[in-house]
Amino acid sequence: MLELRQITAGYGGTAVLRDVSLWAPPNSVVALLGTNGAGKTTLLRVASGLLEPTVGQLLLDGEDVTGSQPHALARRGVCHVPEGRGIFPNLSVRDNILVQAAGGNADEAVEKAVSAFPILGKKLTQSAGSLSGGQQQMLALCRAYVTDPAYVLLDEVSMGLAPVVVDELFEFLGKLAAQGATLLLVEQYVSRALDLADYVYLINRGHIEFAGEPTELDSDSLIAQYVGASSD
Ligand SMILES: Nc1ncnc2c1ncn2[C@@H]1O[C@H](COP(=O)(O)OP(=O)(O)OP(=O)(O)O)[C@@H](O)[C@H]1O
Repeated sequence: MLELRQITAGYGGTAVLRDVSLWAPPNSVVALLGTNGAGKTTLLRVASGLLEPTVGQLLLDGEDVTGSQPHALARRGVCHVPEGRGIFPNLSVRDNILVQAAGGNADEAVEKAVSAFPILGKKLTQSAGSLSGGQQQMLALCRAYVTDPAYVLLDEVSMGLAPVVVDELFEFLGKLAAQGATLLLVEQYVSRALDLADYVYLINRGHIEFAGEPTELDSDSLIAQYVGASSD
């Protein structure tokens, strides 16, 4: 279980999140939806240790890990796939996978990545920067696969991609969830996120305004009010 307990966090003395609590139970998919600037990315940064909260606690399997460094949380199974992909454009696809595998078995990591996204197998020696946007996102998502993390934090992985690519990415996320990973998903494609989610949180101006199961949402009006984004 990953838990944020009454978190206040922000930048340079300005609070972006105020008294935010969120639970991501084992083997669940949690969707976090909200308007631009609501604090979704900030919440993921707190959950992966990139941003220390000024108030509140981050708990992992019941243990208080507030203030732990991102690499320490990564070792404990927290994998953050940031907005903007976080790959190394000048390294080859293969080397990007090896960096993601971080000391694990190299051949096995490449094999796993290629089994998830076969197209990457044809591009292993190319620089990551020469891939299409969708392929770069696939490469970024390999991190959530090759290291077998317990918790995967996903920040708008479908941003700017063609619907057919988004389908493929969501299929991958479904498989990841089926294998037992817990997903915390920030996503602009509301209905796709809700299809996958066990729980949904709506965040508005740094406050959680709804937490529950997707079926409890009065979807269209509520989503339009809080998200106002594409509902594909
Ligand atoms: N590094 C930073 N320094 C200062 N302010 C920041 C920083 N990052 C984000 N903010 C501010 O914090 C607020 C919340 O931003 P955040 O990126 O968490 O929102 P979001 O819900 O992810 O929005 P978006 O959908 O636009 O990515 C915004 O007002 C933003 O301007």
